[in-house]
Amino acid sequence: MDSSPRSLQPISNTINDPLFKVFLRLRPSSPRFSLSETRFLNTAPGQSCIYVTPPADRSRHKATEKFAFTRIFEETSEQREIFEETLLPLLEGAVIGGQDGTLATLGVTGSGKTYTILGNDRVKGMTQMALEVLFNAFGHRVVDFNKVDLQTLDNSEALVLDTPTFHERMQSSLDGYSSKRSSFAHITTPNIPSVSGINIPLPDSTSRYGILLSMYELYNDRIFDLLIESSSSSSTPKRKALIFKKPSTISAWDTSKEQKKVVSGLRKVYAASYAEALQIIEHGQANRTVSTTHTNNPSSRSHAFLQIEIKRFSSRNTERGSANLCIVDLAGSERSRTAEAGSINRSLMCLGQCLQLQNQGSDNGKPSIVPWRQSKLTELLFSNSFSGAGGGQGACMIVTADAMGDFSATSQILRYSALAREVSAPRISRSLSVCSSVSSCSESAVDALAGSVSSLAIATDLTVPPLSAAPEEPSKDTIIARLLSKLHETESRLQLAEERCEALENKCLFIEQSVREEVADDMELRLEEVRRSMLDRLRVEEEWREGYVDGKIEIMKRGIQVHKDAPRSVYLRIEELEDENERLRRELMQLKREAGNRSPSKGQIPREVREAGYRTPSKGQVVKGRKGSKPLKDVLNLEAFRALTISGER
Ligand SMILES: Nc1ncnc2c1ncn2[C@@H]1O[C@H](COP(=O)(O)OP(=O)(O)OP(=O)(O)O)[C@@H](O)[C@H]1O
Repeated sequence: MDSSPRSLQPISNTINDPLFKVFLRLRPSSPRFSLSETRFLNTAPGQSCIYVTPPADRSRHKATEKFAFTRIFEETSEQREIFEETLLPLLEGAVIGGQDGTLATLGVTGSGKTYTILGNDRVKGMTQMALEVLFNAFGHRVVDFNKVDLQTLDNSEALVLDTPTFHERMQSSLDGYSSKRSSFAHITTPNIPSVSGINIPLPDSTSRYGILLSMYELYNDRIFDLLIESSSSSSTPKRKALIFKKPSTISAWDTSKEQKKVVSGLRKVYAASYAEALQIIEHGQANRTVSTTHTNNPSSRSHAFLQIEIKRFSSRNTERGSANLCIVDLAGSERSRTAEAGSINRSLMCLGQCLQLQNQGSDNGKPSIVPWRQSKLTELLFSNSFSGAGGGQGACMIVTADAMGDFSATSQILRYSALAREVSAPRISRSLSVCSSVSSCSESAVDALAGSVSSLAIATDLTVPPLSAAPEEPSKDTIIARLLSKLHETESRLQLAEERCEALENKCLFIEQSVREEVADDMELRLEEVRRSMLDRLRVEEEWREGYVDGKIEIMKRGIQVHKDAPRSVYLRIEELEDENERLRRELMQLKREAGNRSPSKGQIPREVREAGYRTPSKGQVVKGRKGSKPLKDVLNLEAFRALTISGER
């Protein structure tokens, strides 16, 4: 989740000069999209306002409302008329004045947003018309991008490609999404009538122009590049979300203090011709997240942004300036409880709050505080239009609606997008109208009515003064009128509370979804960490085991070698030595036996020993001489000496 601090940012505006010009476009009703039995949107000739009349089954609770817009395009309006009124002035501001601009479509699912922006196989959308007009205006003064030093181009945080390189990269993925492409094949269809007769005068006679296109979508509050390889196959890796941030470098001609934020890491493709531009857009559109809603298939389930960057170059191909046109196809709101719909509704609700605030003058005359940083959608939309280099010339919102579509969803969108709103005389519910039509209404009926209004007021925190507190006794009609107006007020509050409740539910769904995603991501990360550490341990253990086994084998090998390689001479020598050893042992035993037999006893000590002063030892004693006797070995020969000492030792 985005953790950047959200702040309230004042944007100068007044009710007469709104940030967004808001146009209403009614689409022709068709049985496929009609959810209401009767038409609930009606225009008055020559007026730029629309009346919303609740269908019969809901009229008990709702009043007729009147909404004002910059202009209303009725069902019969053509794409070109809408283009000339909305996008063309923005194009002129960009080419002539170097100003940024935004055009967005807003509406219930199936109300005609994508049709307005991209048309169909018979008519062009705003996008194709804008590109055609631009390329017609530039003519032969379209810059050759091969001669432009891309390094000096003001495209911080972006990856700039030319169309052939882009196609080369995309070629590998073309097969993967050919089925998706076919839904948008009309974008590049050549035989759709062109917009002739519109000419934007270029400001000088020497400048050259280049057009860079980029496309991204905001899906579940995350930004994804659409000019990437197809995402249709099941083996496609996870898409990388991009960040909306301040660029690290400041463009040379940006004199504003507040540098405009950019979507970092976006692919920007240089289109040398109208045909190339359409191919790029078709590719991006095929990558957009779509699915089926209860009224539309395919339905856009993300907010799609197309950025047309108009770059101005000197005759020596040095960049001189840049203006950014942003065409936004917002996802349609829908009454669904899926997390995806929750996320869409939540972002649209934030947009609605901002639009409402832009149209409300503040009490103290200061500009309204528009909380446009509270959601990513409003931040992208508002900062694209009103801050940064070149300033902004404003923005257009085309609200699309079906006069026989979903009443609740449509009236909700009109309520927050309209420039002004007026509630006409309240509709009186059947039970009350019976009461008010009876002039001789009884006291008890009035009391009952007062009671029901009071209880409603308590439920919705509305204060109703007690009837008896009035200084003068009002007439029954006055009381009834007053009570009815209170009742109406209470009903409006109830309706508001219901809407808020629904918005909160959507918010909860969105939070739940975000938390789930975060937890899942975290879990995935942890599992991956555990898996890696287990693998590392296994590897270490395996290495250790291998070393251990190798060592063992080495030792065994060595043992086997000694055994195997010992020369025969060694065995013979061992045998010889063992024989020698045995012989000596036997000899020793023999000698010992002999010496034992000749154990010295009285009279057996040789004479010379006795003469030398030695006395006869008792059995088992050593022959000992007197003091000063010659050593025995000097007296006896060796053999006699040995026999004597050995027997003496025993
Ligand atoms: N003014 C119109 N004239 C003719 N056909 C229209 C008009 N508006 C919409 N349609 C048709 O209605 C269908 C639904 O329109 P589209 O896809 O533009 O709705 P959407 O508002 O973009 O819906 P979602 O939000 O679900 O994407 C399409 O087949 C489109 O061609």
